[in-house]
Amino acid sequence: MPPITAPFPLSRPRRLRQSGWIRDMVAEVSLSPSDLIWPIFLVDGQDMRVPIASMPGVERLSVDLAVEAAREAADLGIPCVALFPYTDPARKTPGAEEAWNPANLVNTATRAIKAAVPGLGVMLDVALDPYNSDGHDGILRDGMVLNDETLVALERQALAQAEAGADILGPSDMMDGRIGVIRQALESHEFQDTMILSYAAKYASAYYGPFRDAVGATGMLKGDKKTYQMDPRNTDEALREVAIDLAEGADMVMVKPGLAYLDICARVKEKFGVPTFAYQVSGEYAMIAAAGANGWIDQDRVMLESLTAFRRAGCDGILTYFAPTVARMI
Ligand SMILES: NCC(=O)CCC(=O)O
Ligand SMILES: [Mg+2]
Repeated sequence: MPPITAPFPLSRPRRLRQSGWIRDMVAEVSLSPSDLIWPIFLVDGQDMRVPIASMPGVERLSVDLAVEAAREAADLGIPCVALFPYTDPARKTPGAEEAWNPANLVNTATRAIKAAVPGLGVMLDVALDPYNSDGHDGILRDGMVLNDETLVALERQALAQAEAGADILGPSDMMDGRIGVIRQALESHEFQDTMILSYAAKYASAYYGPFRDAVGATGMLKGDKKTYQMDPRNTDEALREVAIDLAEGADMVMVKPGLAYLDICARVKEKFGVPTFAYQVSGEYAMIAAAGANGWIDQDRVMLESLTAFRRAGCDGILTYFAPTVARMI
């Protein structure tokens, strides 16, 4: 039912737009630093900052500098960082064993950040793609990404990450059954408080291009990810995926990519009423940054507008590479 309004001229919607204070007072949503998760890319070494060509303004950081970034996040009121590794190609294998190395980049950085900034949340992705010489999120055999064999690897990876002190695990692989396997493993290893933010509705998207560049997976990927990530034509399927992940023990869910999937965000939030996040992915970042750098759009305003749109669609929070920039601004 539409809201009841008097006819013109009794009703003049413009009255409530006439100046900043009243616009602020009647605004339906707000954006605050506490709504943001900051994804940070890691690289081996000391005092290393490596720019990512397709993501201007984003750098891969060595662990010592990632700790500095974590301090900055806490100072800015950003509650959580998400860590992603650039894995040396020499350490990538078809079995992705580096994923559960207790001393891999993300686990090392998690320990360092939790020691230095204990009040900041750390989220780690559970998926094999940064460690897999085939570039896939699962184990590849004869051209097929194997579901149940991958679950065994994901369980190992998740336990190593929980052991390192990760607060939130983000299974981003889209294998069937992974949330249940991971939740059970956490329960039986005294990690009952480790949270799961499931990449529940993750689409097979071309918007991930620059991310693959950032984690060094660009040349590696054999084929595409359409046999496990979702088809962009589907909505009802996203609701089924979310329902399954919640039933298997996810605490929070994510829709990914972001802006092109706001309808999914809105339907998920409305139907399930659970903490719902969107990932404003690397391609979305790159488009805004590139057009901004060319002077074709006002980058700051588009950034704020796009993030506000996620809040309007019902998202409780957003993973965004703009997190520190926007937190400084608002
Ligand atoms: N699992 C994390 C991602 O795939 C990120 C994608 C992106 O930023 O493009
Ligand atoms: Mg699923």
